[in-house]
This record gives sequence, structure tokens and C-alpha cells, in this order.
Amino acid sequence: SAVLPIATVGEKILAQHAQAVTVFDVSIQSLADDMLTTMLAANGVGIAAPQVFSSAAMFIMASRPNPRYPDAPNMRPVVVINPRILETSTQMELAEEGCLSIPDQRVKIWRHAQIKVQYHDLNGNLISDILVGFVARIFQHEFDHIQGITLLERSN
Ligand SMILES: O=C(O)C[C@@H](Cc1ccccc1)C(=O)SCC(=O)c1ccccc1
Ligand SMILES: [Zn+2]
Repeated sequence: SAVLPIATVGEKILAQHAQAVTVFDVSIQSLADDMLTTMLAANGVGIAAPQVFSSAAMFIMASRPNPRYPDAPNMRPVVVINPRILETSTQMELAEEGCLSIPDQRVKIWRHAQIKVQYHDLNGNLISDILVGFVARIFQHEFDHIQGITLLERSN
């Protein structure tokens, strides 16, 4: 597994819509492995394929407690492929987010408190889940990356 270069703001790939994954083969598995290695090296709690210059609709979420979110759950990294947000709560929460592609910036962002999501895992199985709190926040942040949206387009 390799630490890949991370695209920073201004790179056009960050503003592009990622492409759906249709073949769940070894190349997708090795990309996921490199994304995980890269995320861990950058001390992130998530990373999306466009951030490592790949236009695949895929990201990793890996919540862990941290100074900003001390009650965040400690979770094993989850590989999310072809993500969909099926339902969103009306209730919103405001919190600070960082972005590996926008170094040294913290932006307060409104996010849905709860979301119903659907995605494929690395084996191509369809997963449905309801996410709340910090994990829901990470999913929405990474989902934005798949749509070509960063914190800079969301900050208010
Ligand atoms: O740029 C990314 O997608 C990774 C990003 C994920 C994220 C952080 C905070 C809220 C939502 C999504 C990061 O991991 S930023 C850097 C970081 O290590 C961090 C930032 C805030 C809290 C915990 C970690
Ligand atoms: Zn980001």
C-alpha cells in the first residue's frame, strides 16, 4: 500500500463529479488500500477518491475520538462505494470541519443530524444504514467530494 499525493484546492479533479464504480475487482481493492494508508498518514477521519486524483465514486470513513469531537465513536474504517443519501433529517447541526485538501483551515458547516444512506461495499454488496452525529457528518463531507463540492463552496 502506498501513500498517495493529496489534491489541494485549485486542482480541477476536486470540482468534478466522480464516476460510479461498476467493476469490484482488484484495482478497486488496491485503490481502497492506498486511500486508507494515505488517510492514516494524513491523520484524517475520512478521504474520498478524488482527493487522491481518482475520479471513482468511493470514499473511506474512519471516525475516532479527537479533541474537536471527543465523543466521536471509535470505528473500523468503512469503504463506501457508489454512495447515495436516501433521506435526511430536518434537524441540522453546526460544527467545525477540516479538509485534507484545504490544509490549515477549519470551517463551521451545517449538516443533517441524521441521514439514511445506501452504498456498496468492496465485495459489491448493497448496504443500507442510518447514520447520526459525527459519522453522519463525515459521510456528508465525503459525499460532497464525490459531487465535486468542498468546504469552500459550503462555508456560510
Ligand atoms: O478531507 C477529508 O475528506 C478528510 C476530513 C474528514 C472530516 C473531518 C471533520 C469533519 C468531517 C469530515 C478530515 O479528516 S480533516 C482532518 C482531521 O484529521 C480532522 C478534522 C476534524 C476532526 C477530526 C479530524
Ligand atoms: Zn475534505
